[in-house]
Amino acid sequence: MKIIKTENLSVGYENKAVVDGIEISGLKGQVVCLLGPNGAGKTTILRTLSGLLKPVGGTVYINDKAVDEIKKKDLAKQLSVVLTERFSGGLMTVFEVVSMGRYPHTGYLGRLNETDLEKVWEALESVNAEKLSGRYFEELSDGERQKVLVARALVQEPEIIVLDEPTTHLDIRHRLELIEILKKLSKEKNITVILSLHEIDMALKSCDKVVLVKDSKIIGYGIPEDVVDETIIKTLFSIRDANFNNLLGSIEISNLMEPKVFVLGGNGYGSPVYRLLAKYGIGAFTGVIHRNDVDYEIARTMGMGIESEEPFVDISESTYEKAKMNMGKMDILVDTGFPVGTTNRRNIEMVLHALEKGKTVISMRSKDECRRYFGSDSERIINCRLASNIVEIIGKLEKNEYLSKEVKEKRYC
Ligand SMILES: Nc1ncnc2c1ncn2[C@@H]1O[C@H](COP(=O)(O)OP(=O)(O)OP(=O)(O)O)[C@@H](O)[C@H]1O
Repeated sequence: MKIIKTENLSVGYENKAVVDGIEISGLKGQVVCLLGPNGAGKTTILRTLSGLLKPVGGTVYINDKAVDEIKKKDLAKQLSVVLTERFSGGLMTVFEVVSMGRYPHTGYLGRLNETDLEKVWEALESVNAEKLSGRYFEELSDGERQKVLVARALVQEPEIIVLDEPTTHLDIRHRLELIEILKKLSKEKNITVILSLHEIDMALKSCDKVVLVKDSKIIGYGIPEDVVDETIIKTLFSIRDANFNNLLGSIEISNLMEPKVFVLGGNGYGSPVYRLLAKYGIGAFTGVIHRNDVDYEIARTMGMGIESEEPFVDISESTYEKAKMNMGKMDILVDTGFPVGTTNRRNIEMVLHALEKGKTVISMRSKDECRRYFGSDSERIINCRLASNIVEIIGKLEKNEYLSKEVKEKRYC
């Protein structure tokens, strides 16, 4: 059953629409998340859904009744709101703040009976905040406050909870905890949660439905796995320099600079190096990467040049030749220390080929491992255990600074 739905809803201020044509709904127990850039209108939509703002046009229905026809006290029993405006708890304790949420059941001056008190404890327990009950609300951290405000919303025993950017100011542990709490409430208590978030990955991984708000309209709506791809996320946030990887849920900084370094990656060993080089503005090309490798996904998202191979098969002669040709255009090769197996053995040959061609080879393997793979040629390799040193070495090479054997061994091994 659609517990909340909108019909041709238009939201805004003083009769001027900020977003229009809104047709969304929430079923019992669903988590619905609004995503969009700053100023897109997420708060305005949430306030209108909550009956705090009159629609500019159209209607919000809660349990098939138009919100503006529902009496305030009845609405408070169906829907509670946690907004971003800072709630001032004065000199109230956490228990008193949460108790305030019982007002639709007791009246503002009503006394709490035993059932009400039980509900307050239950709400505090649901958000793992029983221990905070005696503390002053104003003394709490942002993460603790947010949980208490969710408990206050919960004690209303609503069917719907609306939250505007509830994870703002929270560290990663508290973000995850809050999202877990909201998901648990939706599944165990059948509450419909409607919220806005700025963390795209969190929204995609934890919400049942997303509403993508941009340029005064809803540009995408539905189950995240069906609706969201890299193109729509880029459109939504007008991302140019950074790219979003839908599979990994990660934001990557583009590296579109002229490649100077050939990176031998694989099995995720290339990715930290790709990111490092992008951060310091050093163009890079990578290969040979199997197309089911995480390094392939990251390099592709960063817009880097890649020589790649079909998943699970040995690197073919023709792919290897193309990679060699690309490597030949660069002065430096970085061996990231990727695990060597039967299918990617040719990447080891690439190191020897680079040395043969007089390229500078930086390897992240230990000296022993280099000796094992490259024999006496390993003497000509600069060993470097820390990724961060790669940038320093490249900088020195570019300035034609001589790297003495002593310096190399002391600094980079
Ligand atoms: N009280 C108001 N009166 C007039 N315009 C307002 C009011 N509040 C917000 N706006 C405008 O409405 C538009 C949408 O704002 P809203 O706060 O809903 O966006 P948002 O998507 O929640 O943004 P953010 O992610 O930055 O919180 C903005 O252009 C904003 O300036």
